[in-house]
Amino acid sequence: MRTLITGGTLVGPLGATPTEILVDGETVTALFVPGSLPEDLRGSLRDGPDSSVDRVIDATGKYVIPGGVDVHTHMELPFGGTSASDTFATGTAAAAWGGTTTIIDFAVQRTGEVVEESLAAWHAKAEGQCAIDYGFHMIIGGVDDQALKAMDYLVANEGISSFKLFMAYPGVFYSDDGQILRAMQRAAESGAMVMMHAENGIAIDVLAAQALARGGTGPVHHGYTRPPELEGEATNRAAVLARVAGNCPLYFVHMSASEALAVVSAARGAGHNVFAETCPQYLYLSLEEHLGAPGFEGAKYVASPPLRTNTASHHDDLWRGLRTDDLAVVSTDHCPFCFRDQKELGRGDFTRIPNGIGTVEHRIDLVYQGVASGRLSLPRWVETCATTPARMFGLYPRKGVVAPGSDADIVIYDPAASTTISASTHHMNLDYSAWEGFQVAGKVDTVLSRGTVVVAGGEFHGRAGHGRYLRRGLSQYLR
Ligand SMILES: NC(=O)NCCC(=O)O
Ligand SMILES: [Zn+2]
Ligand SMILES: [Zn+2]
Repeated sequence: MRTLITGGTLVGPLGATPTEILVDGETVTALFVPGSLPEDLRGSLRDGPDSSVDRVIDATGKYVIPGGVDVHTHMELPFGGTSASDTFATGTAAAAWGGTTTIIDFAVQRTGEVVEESLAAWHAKAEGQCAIDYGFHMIIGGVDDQALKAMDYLVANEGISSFKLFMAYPGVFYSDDGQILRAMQRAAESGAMVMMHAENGIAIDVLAAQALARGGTGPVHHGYTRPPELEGEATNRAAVLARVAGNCPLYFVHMSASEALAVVSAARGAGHNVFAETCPQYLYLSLEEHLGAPGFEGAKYVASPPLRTNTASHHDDLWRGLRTDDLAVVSTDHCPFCFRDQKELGRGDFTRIPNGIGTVEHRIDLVYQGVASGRLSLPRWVETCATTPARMFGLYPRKGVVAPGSDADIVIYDPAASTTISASTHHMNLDYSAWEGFQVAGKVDTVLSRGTVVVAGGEFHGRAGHGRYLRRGLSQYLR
């Protein structure tokens, strides 16, 4: 199947250029400056599909961008006494609707589990279910000799080159400083990336117990008891440990606070292998307006780290971080729990509200609002949502770019269209939307995954099982 995408403006990290794109099978095979198409292809432009091209997609007036790469999702994650409500089937279909054509999800090893067995369990959940391509990071919830050895095995044999550790959630995923240091030393040797959930979980548990004892049981106390200083402190501690470990590559997940960003900026300024992502919820939503909504409504917005106060400059600082590249990536930390039955588990005790927000469908749109409002450049939109995540986690140039030889994961985005986000129209398996009523300038028009049209004309044409497991190399950003 040969597809010609014509009339659009191709956007990449280097800029936006009118380009004709030829796709053969699953791969991009050629880019042409408009007017320079070879004779055999020119006929199809005039008359539609012919012997040289099977399908012509008219992208006139639209942006053509590489498919989004969301490097932080939790499909079906067992967490907080329940499981994330999106399966690999529903979550990857929703991602495709929103212009994301690759996810990297987190396989989980808990204390006492054998890493390779935990990974096999995650493969079993995802295999044959995904509508788009997918890879795995590995959460190491129990750092011991066996797990450290397994890290090397996964890098060498399983295409998993990144490992998430937690300074939060004592008794669940938490690692102490000694465990973190040992894992970082291992990663420094292999070149693997340590991904860090940087919040001081020990101090947070004290604050949470004190809040409950005072009768502070509602969702907003989730925010009060996880202050930004404790994200900043943990971020600094992790950055120091990574340095001591031999400049271990370190990537901070879901960064929410100015205090944490300042640590990353300083470490990067000093030339260390330190990187960070943020998520749309930390760019737009706030402790007061969302987490502090009346009654139990705020439970919809409980995630860790929490939404931050809008009386400080967190939002502005994070947008600036995206501009300066101190924040390299926007991911979603997609971890949906339904309001009914799941968030409900924490009514009367905020510490029991399952942590997570579902956004996998909206990331490309939400970051594009930064372009529409002048906070982010067009190339930076593509860079933070597709190109850098692919490079950061060893998928480039197969993913994250529209270039000859890359997978034909392509999104045609209409800047002139608009939508309003609602749970009544989204495709995530989630009974509410953290983004209800949010007005979006721009709209995903058409999505190709490895050359197959999976979304077009407001309809889903994808299928569970189209998505393939991606074996990843080392990060392509190491200094
Ligand atoms: N972030 C969150 O609240 N839930 C998902 C698990 C994690 O990333 O820490
Ligand atoms: Zn986390
Ligand atoms: Zn997460």
